[in-house]
Amino acid sequence: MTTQLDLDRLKKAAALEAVEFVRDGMIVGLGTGSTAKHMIVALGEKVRAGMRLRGVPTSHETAALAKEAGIALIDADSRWELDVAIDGADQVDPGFNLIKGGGGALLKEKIVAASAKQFIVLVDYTKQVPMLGGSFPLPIEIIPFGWGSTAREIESLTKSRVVLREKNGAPFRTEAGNLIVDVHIARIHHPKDLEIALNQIPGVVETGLFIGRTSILIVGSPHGVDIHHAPEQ
Ligand SMILES: O=C[C@H](O)[C@H](O)[C@H](O)COP(=O)(O)O
Repeated sequence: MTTQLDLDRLKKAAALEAVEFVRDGMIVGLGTGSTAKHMIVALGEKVRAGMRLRGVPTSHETAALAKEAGIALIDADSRWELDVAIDGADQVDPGFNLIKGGGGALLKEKIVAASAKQFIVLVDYTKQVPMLGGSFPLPIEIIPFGWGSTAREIESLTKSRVVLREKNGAPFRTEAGNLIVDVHIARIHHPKDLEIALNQIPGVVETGLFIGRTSILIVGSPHGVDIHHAPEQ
């Protein structure tokens, strides 16, 4: 049986491989979550060893971790061009497509991934699935105004249960002040089409589907760390 502690070791092993892709002088998009945390700590070690890096954080939590690690941060409002973004994921399919947003950071994460020349994704092997959906609901960030109607539209499009995410008994708010609904879709057969269709619904800000964005997938598993390069999109 693989325990949480074992999984954390695998996430760390994947993170250590990921930072080897970072070179002196790079601007790095810093993901959010328990896997990204290991990557930030490892980058901090590189900075202490003399590497010059600047980071763009995808959440307040990541910004705090990066500062603690000694990574200089770029002003969130400036016009950046990232060399690489490194982040975790909640699910990954054989086509390198992802579900993200388990921690509610998907909007900034997608903006950062989209502006990076390379997007490196880190997972432990349990996140690999033959098809997206099922074991992990799809998070969608929506505007609070009229959220019930937006949720109904999502429900009718996906024919799936839509649940408003809560935290401490109140609706969860993203850093942009929006809400998250988690959509329990059994099998996402056509993730790209679904992403496009969801983005047509008024009130949808962004979905946790990351389609065709992954450049490199790094998987930590009990037999070692595997590095997969995605085909050019
Ligand atoms: O909103 C959160 C992010 O998309 C995370 O990258 C994702 O949930 C994976 O997190 P973890 O590495 O903690 O499993």
